[in-house]
Amino acid sequence: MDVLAAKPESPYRVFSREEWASLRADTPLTLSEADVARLRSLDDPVDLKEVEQIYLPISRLLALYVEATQGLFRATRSFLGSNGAKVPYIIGIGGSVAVGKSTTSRLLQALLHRWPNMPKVSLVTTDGFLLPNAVLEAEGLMARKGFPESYDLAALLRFMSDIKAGKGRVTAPVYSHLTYDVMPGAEVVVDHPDILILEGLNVLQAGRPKGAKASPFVSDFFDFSIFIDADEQLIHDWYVERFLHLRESAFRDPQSFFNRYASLPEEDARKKAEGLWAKINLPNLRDNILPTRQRASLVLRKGADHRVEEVALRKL
Ligand SMILES: Nc1ncnc2c1ncn2[C@@H]1O[C@H](COP(=O)(O)OP(=O)(O)O)[C@@H](O)[C@H]1O
Ligand SMILES: CC(C)(COP(=O)(O)O)[C@@H](O)C(=O)NCCC(=O)O
Repeated sequence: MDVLAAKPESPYRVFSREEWASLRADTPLTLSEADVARLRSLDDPVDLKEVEQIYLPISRLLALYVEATQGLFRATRSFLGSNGAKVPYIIGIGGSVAVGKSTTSRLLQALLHRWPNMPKVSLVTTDGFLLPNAVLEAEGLMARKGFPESYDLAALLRFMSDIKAGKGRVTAPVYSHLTYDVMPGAEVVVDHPDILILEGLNVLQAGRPKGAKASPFVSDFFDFSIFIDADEQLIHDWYVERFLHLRESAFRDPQSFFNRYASLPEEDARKKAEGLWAKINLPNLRDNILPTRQRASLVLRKGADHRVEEVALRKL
């Protein structure tokens, strides 16, 4: 895995798919083929075999890490002689547009919730923290959606800090892929989860809110992070194919921001998707997303068909 390669000085240990699969040990399979079909996104062919070979070892690793973190938390409380509020374990999931973050997040949410102690696992996506289209338009940022400057980073940091402080009923705004905008008044409530998964392009970025001289990074709140990786050309193909499939489904809804493309001939729609990829998503991948890969605790490298072919786990 190029920069994460198995050099002695690398902070990562790199596993082939087969080596990683053997680390499942005796972790039980708690999802059915029907569960996986329900949890996967459009065009993501993930199946039970992928869950067994890739996701169950992750679930086993996370069970050990969560247990160890809770032990540390208990030690601090006993040292201080205090009864602090329950603090959720926070997992960040990052990677390019169209790499499959949503499927991974939903599968992990379901698997972790099926641990014997049935933890409450909440999932929040960072798109809710995008600035509304009206603001993006006013600031000339409509072609920068997904770039660091298109988010209300201060609000995202407040959200993370409230969660980590153990507050109950913390809310996050909600984004609609249908209208391509933040939904006015809509919110998701996060109420004392045991585990929170935060998913988004930008979760590992070391940015500060505009004008702030000092501030934590979003990733400072993470106990564990996963970066989903694949060759640029593969992600490009997944993005364009998904756009063409959405044209036959979601874009047909008259409310869809992309409704105007539903009636375009396939070749024109393909050109539109290629244009969005080249103008927005590829530069964002190269300039802002890929450089954060080496900050992740775990990197899942996908090959064709979305199969994870290599896994890198941070040793240090
Ligand atoms: N224009 C769109 N209309 C409807 N759904 C969309 C659209 N674009 C993306 N999606 C869906 O939104 C989710 C997030 O997509 P994306 O941000 O590209 O991340 P990823 O593919 O890594 O999960 C996916 O489930 C995808 O199918
Ligand atoms: C909404 C997104 C920025 C993803 O946001 P995230 O949840 O990763 O923060 C992305 O899916 C998107 O719509 N990008 C804009 C360019 C495009 O239409 O492909």
